Amino acid sequence: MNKIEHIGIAVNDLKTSNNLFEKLLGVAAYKEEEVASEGVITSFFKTGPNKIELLASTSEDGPIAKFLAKKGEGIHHIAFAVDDIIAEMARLKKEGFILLNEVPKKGADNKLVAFVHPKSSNGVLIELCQDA
Ligand SMILES: CC[C@@H](C(=O)O)C(=O)SCCNC(=O)CCNC(=O)[C@H](O)C(C)(C)COP(=O)(O)OP(=O)(O)OC[C@H]1O[C@@H](n2cnc3c(N)ncnc32)[C@H](O)[C@@H]1OP(=O)(O)O
Ligand SMILES: [Co+2]
Repeated sequence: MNKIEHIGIAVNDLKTSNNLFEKLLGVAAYKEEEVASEGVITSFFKTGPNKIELLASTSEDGPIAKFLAKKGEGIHHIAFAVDDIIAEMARLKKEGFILLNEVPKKGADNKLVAFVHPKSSNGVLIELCQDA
């Protein structure tokens, strides 16, 4: 795995949190994107070499809606950049991690993504990201 590609933060309201993170980081979001297949609308901030993804829910029973209902706003996942997502998924599966996808799926910001179940990674949801 390469660097941390982004940290995903679940928020109740994207507009409110965009304003908050703009004040916090001193930069505006560079992009908003809806990913209907995940039931989310996202915004992205760049700060130095780092990237923050804010995620609000667009569906009542999607992963972000469920997370917010159980845990409230906060860090939802850590995403790592990988060069070869298929190879990395196979490696992690062999190491005993539980993959949440059989095949990579389309993420936001021009990425192919796959997820590792938090139950198999010390309670942290891990996302793999490859440039699409
Ligand atoms: C925008 C696209 C993309 C990108 O390009 O960056 C994204 O980031 S999309 C992000 C949203 N999509 C996902 O999260 C997809 C992967 N997630 C899932 O498949 C599910 O959310 C899940 C992790 C399998 C959990 O689903 P489910 O089992 O249906 O939910 P429960 O609410 O019943 O939770 C079970 C269990 O897991 C704990 N949990 C859930 N989410 C997280 C999390 N993000 N981090 C840590 N733990 C999490 C939850 O608390 C439950 O624990 P227990 O209560 O102890 O059983
Ligand atoms: Co993400």
